[in-house]
Order: sequence, then C-alpha cells, then structure tokens
Amino acid sequence: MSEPYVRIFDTTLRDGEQSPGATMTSAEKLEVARGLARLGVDVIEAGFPAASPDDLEAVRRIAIEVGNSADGGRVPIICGLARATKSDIDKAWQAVQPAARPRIHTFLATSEIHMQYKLRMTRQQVLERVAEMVAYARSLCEDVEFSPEDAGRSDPEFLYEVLAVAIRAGATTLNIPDTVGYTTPDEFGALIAGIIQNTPGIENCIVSVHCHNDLGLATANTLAGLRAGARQAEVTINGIGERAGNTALEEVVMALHTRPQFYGLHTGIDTTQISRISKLVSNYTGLPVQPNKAIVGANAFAHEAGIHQDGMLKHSLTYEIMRPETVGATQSKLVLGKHSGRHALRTRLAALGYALDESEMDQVFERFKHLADRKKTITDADLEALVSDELYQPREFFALDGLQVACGTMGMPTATVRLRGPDGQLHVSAAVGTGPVDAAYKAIDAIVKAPNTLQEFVVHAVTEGIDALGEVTVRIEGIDALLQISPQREAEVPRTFGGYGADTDIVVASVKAYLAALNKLLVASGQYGSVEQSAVQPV
Ligand SMILES: CC(=O)SCCNC(=O)CCNC(=O)[C@H](O)C(C)(C)COP(=O)(O)OP(=O)(O)OC[C@H]1O[C@@H](n2cnc3c(N)ncnc32)[C@H](O)[C@@H]1OP(=O)(O)O
Ligand SMILES: CC(C)C(=O)C(=O)O
Ligand SMILES: [Mg+2]
Repeated sequence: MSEPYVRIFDTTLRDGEQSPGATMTSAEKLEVARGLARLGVDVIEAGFPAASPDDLEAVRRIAIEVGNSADGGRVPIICGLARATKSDIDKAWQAVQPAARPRIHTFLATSEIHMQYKLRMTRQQVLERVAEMVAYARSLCEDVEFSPEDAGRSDPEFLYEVLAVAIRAGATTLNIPDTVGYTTPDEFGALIAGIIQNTPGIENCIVSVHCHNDLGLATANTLAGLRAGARQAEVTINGIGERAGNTALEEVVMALHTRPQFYGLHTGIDTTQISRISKLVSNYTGLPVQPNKAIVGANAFAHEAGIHQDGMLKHSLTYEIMRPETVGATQSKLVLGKHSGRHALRTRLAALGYALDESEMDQVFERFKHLADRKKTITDADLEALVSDELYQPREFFALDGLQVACGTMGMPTATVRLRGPDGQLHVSAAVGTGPVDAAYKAIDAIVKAPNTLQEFVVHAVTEGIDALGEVTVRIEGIDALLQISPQREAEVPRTFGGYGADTDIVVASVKAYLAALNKLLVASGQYGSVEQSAVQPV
C-alpha cells in the first residue's frame, strides 16, 4: 500500500459523458480514447455497455483498437461499468473482452438512503448481491473493480463489511466513491484511512477514490484520499461529469507533479499531452472550459496585473508554479490591459520594434492607461496606433467645420461634410452609405484622399441616460504606397493609426475620431510636408 505510484483511471468516456449534453459519437469516443492512451492513463473506463447497443459497440471498438495498442508506450486497461446484475456484467464483459487488459467494474449502493429508496434492498440483500455479482464478474475476468456507490454517505462499519465481502468474492480494486460530492477533505481522508485499517484482506487490493465536485472539493478530496493510502484516482478530463462534475485529471496529476516533496507520489502521465486532450474533449463534448479553470483554462498562464507582469519578466517562478510547456500549453501570456504597468508595456513595445526613452515611455504609458480604461484588452495594433501619436505629432490638416446627415427608414443614409483643409479653404462633399457613419466617412474620403482600411470602430457611452456622451475609438491602417516615404524609414513607420472623438451626437463623435486618425496618417505619409519629429527609434 505504501508504493508511490498512483494509477490514473480516466472515466471521461463514462462518468464524463454523463454530463448533460456531453454525448459523443463512437468515432469521437475512439479518438478521445486514443488521446487518453497517449496521455498515459492506466485505465480507460470506456463506457456503460448495458446502456445501449451503441454504447456496447463503442466500448468494444475501444477495447479492440486502443486496448491492444501500445501507442502511449504501454497498453491501457479497458474497463466497462455494470450494475450488480448478471445481464449488465455480461454486456460489460462482451465489450471489454477483446482488450489485452480488460476490467469489469461493478457497483452497488451502500448508503441508507440509496438502499432504502432507490434499490429497495436491506443491508443483508446488498451483502449477498455483492458477493454473488463480484464472484460472477471474477468468473469472467481476472480484473474486477467494485464500488460501493454513495460510500461518502454510507455507515463506515457497513462499508468495511461490504468491502470485505467484495474482496473475498474476488475484487481486485476497491473504489470508494463520494457519489454526491458530500464529504470534506478531512472526512474523506479519514474514511479512506479507516477502510484501509479495518477491512480484512484489503492489503492485497488497490484502493481507489472517485470524487464528485458538488461542493467544489473533488480534487481536494481525491488528494486527501491519496494521502491516506489510496493508489488509484478516478478522474475526468476538464473535470466533466454528472452534475458539477468529477475530479479533474489535470488538477490531480499536476498537484502530484508540482508538489513531489509534499505528496511523494507520482503518476505515469505525460503531462505535455494535457492541453491537447483538454481541447479535444471540450470540442467533442461541446462543453467549454471556463477561462479561469486550473491548468487548462485560457487564463491559466495569462497575467494582466502590472506587478505580476513585472515579476514574470524578472523571473517566471514569481507568479507561475509550473511552466505552461509542462502541460503542453503555449507560453505564458502577458495581457496588456488597464492593470498593466510600464515593464510589460515596454517589453511588448520592444517586441514590436520600438525602444522608448523614459520621457517618451511616460507619454505613451499615460495614453495607454487612458485607452485601457475604455478597451478591455490592448492589442499590438492599438500599441502601434499609440506610438504613432508620439512618433508623429498630430496636426490637424483637416478639421470638421460642419456635418449633416439624413438617415432612418425612409431613404438612403446620406451625409454632407464640410472640412477646413490644410490650404485654409472649406471643402464640401456628400455621399450615401450603409448608415450615417459610413456615409460621412465616404464623404470625408472624397475630400482627404488618404487610402486606408478601417480596422476597428468602437462606440462607448461614457455617461448614462439619453444625453449620454458617446466616445468613439477607431483604428485605421494606411495603405502601404502612401506610407513608403523612403526604404530606410519604412521599418519605423507605423501603419496603424488610432483616433478618438467624443460628442453627445454619436455620428459627430465618429467623424471626429476618423479625422483624428486620418490626420496622423497624413503626417506619417509626409503628404503635407515632412515628418516633424521622430521621437522613437527602431530597436
Ligand atoms: C453513480 C453513477 O454514475 S451510476 C451510473 C449511471 N449511469 C447510467 O445510468 C448509465 C445509463 N443508464 C441507462 O441507460 C439506463 O439507466 C439503464 C439501461 C442502465 C437501465 O435502464 P432501466 O432498466 O430502464 O432502469 P432505470 O434506469 O429506469 O432504473 C434503474 C434500475 O436499476 C436499479 N439499480 C440501480 N443501481 C443498481 C445497481 N448498482 N445494481 C443493480 N441494480 C441497480 C434501480 O434500482 C432501478 O431498478 P428498478 O427498475 O427495479 O427500480
Ligand atoms: C459508478 C460509481 C463509481 C460512480 O460513478 C459514483 O458513485 O459516482
Ligand atoms: Mg461518479
């Protein structure tokens, strides 16, 4: 019992598939089973063959194709679940028999509430059924697992008795399920310790734990069970499963992997396969992984806070207890947003090719914070637009002098725009568009003649109510020919320009924002005179 190896029993294809809506096709199950074998799980619980002929066939295919191949370095045990009835056990055996290492897993509830209301059986009848069905399973298969369902709410003394009967009948693995996720870690650990201490013959069996997450304690309970002497953990990928789910494979494996001194236990899992199988299961079941999910969530290795980003840049272990590559994830992400600081911003700008001195950095940082207040995440294109503000002093070549729009359901949206140009003259143009903003932008384009593509258009209400001040942020990309001032300058000329406008009239705000971005583009292009200042040098 004291060996340090923990068997990973994956039940994604059985208990995981019991998640509402998570049904997978046979082909998808086979693909997941292959992924689990590559991951290095010890046991694949491939399904509940008595549930339907399709389920039986899916388990059988897995037994044939995955249960006989050593793709993952060794052949996994293929297991089928069965109620404690002859017909379920026969179907489970029919399904798993073709595997090189088949297992039958049978179960019967032992809590008072399940015995009385669900099974309508007495304790004595349960003991007799366990003896009979475990022996029957063992007559077919050498590897038999027995689970006293709802063990977490069962009388421990009765459990010892049931388990001893199962051992005498030939069970080789005794799995202790906290079926409804009711127990707490101390309690569950004590239950496992009590079972190991008080069940005759248990020293020749593997004790297993199977926890559900109704109180969010599945992983904690599983680890407590392992600390108490269990050497098999029943888990699912991404923690999917009945109701709030099962213990997540990735959490248990990485807890043991990350804290070897504390647990002194290890598994045969190739941790670099974790991210891949997580995505596969999420895609096939249609169950998205929450972004903050431990190990496999999109944010598991993303850092937004400036203090954390600074720490990460100095030494990744300041804020990461494991490397993303260890679980097969792409590298850590420093997400630029309203909580970011100068270190992260400077690093990102350097990666984009800009080296700023302190005072330039201060200016860019101030604008960055202001923009981050209005936008959830700041992209590289946003940064280029920000730097362009510093690199090329914005000059108002074209200023809005008047705007009139006609829109609604009675005709074509039309805009008339009057701009004061660099020559001091007023220029008027009118255009139709798909809406008033589109029409106004087309009218402006007809005057300004600076080819560009609109990359982003964000409208934001600053204040509440009908008279809310609307803010518009746009980002445009200049068409290359206009920006090729000279080959040497090309590398340092940003192609993306941001503009911002605010007004109680959202179309006016949109026009102001567009003109602001266009004026920057015109400065960069040198169309109306030379570039005034180059504050930023390429790295
Ligand atoms: C905790 C767990 O995850 S248990 C596994 C849950 N998984 C599943 O249920 C798999 C999918 N299930 C199914 O497809 C169906 O329930 C089937 C085919 C297994 C059974 O369908 P039905 O025969 O129509 O029975 P139904 O599901 O309505 O009721 C379950 C019956 O099994 C009995 N039963 C429940 N657990 C066990 C058990 N471990 N051993 C023997 N009988 C059991 C119940 O008491 C009930 O019996 P009753 O009809 O005499 O009252
Ligand atoms: C069948 C058993 C092991 C089960 O899934 C449970 O009790 O949760
Ligand atoms: Mg379960």
